[in-house]
Amino acid sequence: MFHVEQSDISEAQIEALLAPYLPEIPAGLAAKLSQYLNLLFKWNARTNLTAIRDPGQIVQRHFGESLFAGRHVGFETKTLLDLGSGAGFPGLPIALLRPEIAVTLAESQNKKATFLREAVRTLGLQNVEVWAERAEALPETRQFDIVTLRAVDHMAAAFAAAVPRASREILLLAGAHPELPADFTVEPPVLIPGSQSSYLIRAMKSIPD
Ligand SMILES: C[S@@+](CC[C@H](N)C(=O)[O-])C[C@H]1O[C@@H](n2cnc3c(N)ncnc32)[C@H](O)[C@@H]1O
Repeated sequence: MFHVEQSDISEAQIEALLAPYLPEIPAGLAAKLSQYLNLLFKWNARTNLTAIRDPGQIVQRHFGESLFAGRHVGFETKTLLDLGSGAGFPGLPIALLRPEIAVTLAESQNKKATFLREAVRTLGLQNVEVWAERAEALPETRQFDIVTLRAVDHMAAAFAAAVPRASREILLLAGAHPELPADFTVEPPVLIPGSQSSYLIRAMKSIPD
């Protein structure tokens, strides 16, 4: 565990902390995550983006869990909606890991959406769109291969909002999954590294013949 007060955590430390979540870190990813961490620290000083203050914990809990989810995103995935993205988890680390995926971050709180836009600009991400309203307000025609959900309040309501948007899968980071519509099946949950009770849960939509 690193006990530092600033975000002056090295890229080598970031890589070491991420090893349980993503054993092979692509070149350049730690540098981008370091930029992201610095921005989170700067903004967290004046607005509450994350309750976690320790940089090592941010790397493990926020970046690590998001990248662990990213490892389970299928290679055929072209579009992904992160519903209730907050400070960008898991959508932004997934967008850094998989730049070929068009990622939409839906976040209805204005200050968090403003942070997300700034993060996208700072990180030079061309593949990310910020939707600064409720996900339910997206045009009805907008569908995504995968919808991710993590730590969203009122999970059942968020899940209900995710269902009509997901053309292939809903990927949850949670303790359990809400009741599923009949056309979804759940793969065996995978315990998230370092957690006793949080799982990565993939709810797959049946594709009609
Ligand atoms: C507790 S935060 C968690 C954020 C992030 N997913 C994480 O894991 O750190 C939940 C966020 O979801 C947002 N939210 C909840 N329901 C939403 C919806 N239907 N559309 C857009 N944003 C939503 C809230 O504004 C809040 O910022």
